[in-house]
Amino acid sequence: MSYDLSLLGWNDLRAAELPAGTVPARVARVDRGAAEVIAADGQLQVKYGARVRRASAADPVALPCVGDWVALRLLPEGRHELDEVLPRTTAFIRGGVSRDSVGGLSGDGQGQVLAANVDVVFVAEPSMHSTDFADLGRIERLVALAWESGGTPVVLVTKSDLFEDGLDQLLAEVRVAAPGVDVHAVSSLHGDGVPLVGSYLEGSRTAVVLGPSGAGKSTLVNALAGAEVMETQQVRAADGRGRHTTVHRELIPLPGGGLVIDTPGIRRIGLYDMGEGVDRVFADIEELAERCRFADCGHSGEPGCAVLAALESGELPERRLESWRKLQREAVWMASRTDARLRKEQQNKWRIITKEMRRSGRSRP
Ligand SMILES: Nc1nc2c(ncn2[C@@H]2O[C@H](COP(=O)(O)OP(=O)(O)OP(=O)(O)O)[C@@H](O)[C@H]2O)c(=O)[nH]1
Ligand SMILES: [Zn+2]
Repeated sequence: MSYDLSLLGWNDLRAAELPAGTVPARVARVDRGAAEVIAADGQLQVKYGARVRRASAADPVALPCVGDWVALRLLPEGRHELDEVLPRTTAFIRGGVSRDSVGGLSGDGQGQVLAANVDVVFVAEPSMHSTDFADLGRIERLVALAWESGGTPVVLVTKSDLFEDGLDQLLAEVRVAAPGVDVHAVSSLHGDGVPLVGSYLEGSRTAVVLGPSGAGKSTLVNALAGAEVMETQQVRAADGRGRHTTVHRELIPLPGGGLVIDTPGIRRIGLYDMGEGVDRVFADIEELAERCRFADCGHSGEPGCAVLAALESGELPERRLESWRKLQREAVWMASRTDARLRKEQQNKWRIITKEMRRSGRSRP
């Protein structure tokens, strides 16, 4: 059984990070002290080597997680072990607020990586949720979380078939809530917008779907896969002879190309891991704030406040200002809980991304 790893997202940038004498693999699932990985030779259950054990004892964010690219080393007795986690381009890190830990993650008050190397973050918000309309505040939070991960958010207003009139109006409001982010209406039931969603995964990109329970995440993934993939996913063998095999359902290859990561941790991802992402979601308010007379303006009645002026003129919806205030408070609270190690991992992540961007820029003709 052989796999074409490029279908799982392996590329030259990652290959350049691979230590000599090791083979690459992608983590499909983690268990205590071991991971299920997909290597060119097939699926393997591999134990963590000493280096990984040492690093993760010092800092749990060093633990392998679903989506990670890792280096396997062949031991003399013929087994492979997981020798190193390759630098992550993106990561969803939970800051340790987890009394009810899920997916094998322990809530020990330290950072945990829920998924790594996710390129596209679909934020699914139903156009109607029982009797409520789409929740713009929730979209803002999840978009902030997406930016924070390093991935690219795309907002999907799901169950668009529930809307007869006013869908365009709703999409316009969502676009204001998520500036600079693509926004699409999707109906998995009718198939509307599903191929468009799939097109974001071209080039073997990896996605997650965030959103509240009942947003239609599973239905969308099944629609993308065109079948019962949630149970049996198939990756065509590299030899092109069409041999298929099952990949664990936490890392789901889609027949049209690309992958979706779906784990309990990602499904339940909270709305507390935010920081710099907030600034991007509220770029319009940040811009207004720069025009306030006082640099430390609190936008609560100070003279020359551009934010309140925009509120007055109707340019800035009041709901949006309230959302921003709320998220700012939470981000500050979260930052106070985030320990120095986590911050270091974040810095490291951005350093890696910057490095890769520089490198890919240089290699362009
Ligand atoms: N009308 C309509 N209903 C949909 C659509 N997509 C999903 N549903 C229904 O919405 C309900 C929830 O869909 P799921 O796909 O299970 O939602 P989920 O986001 O995966 O929910 P959790 O598993 O709880 O996180 C199901 O009854 C679906 O049949 C859609 O496009 N239109
Ligand atoms: Zn102000």
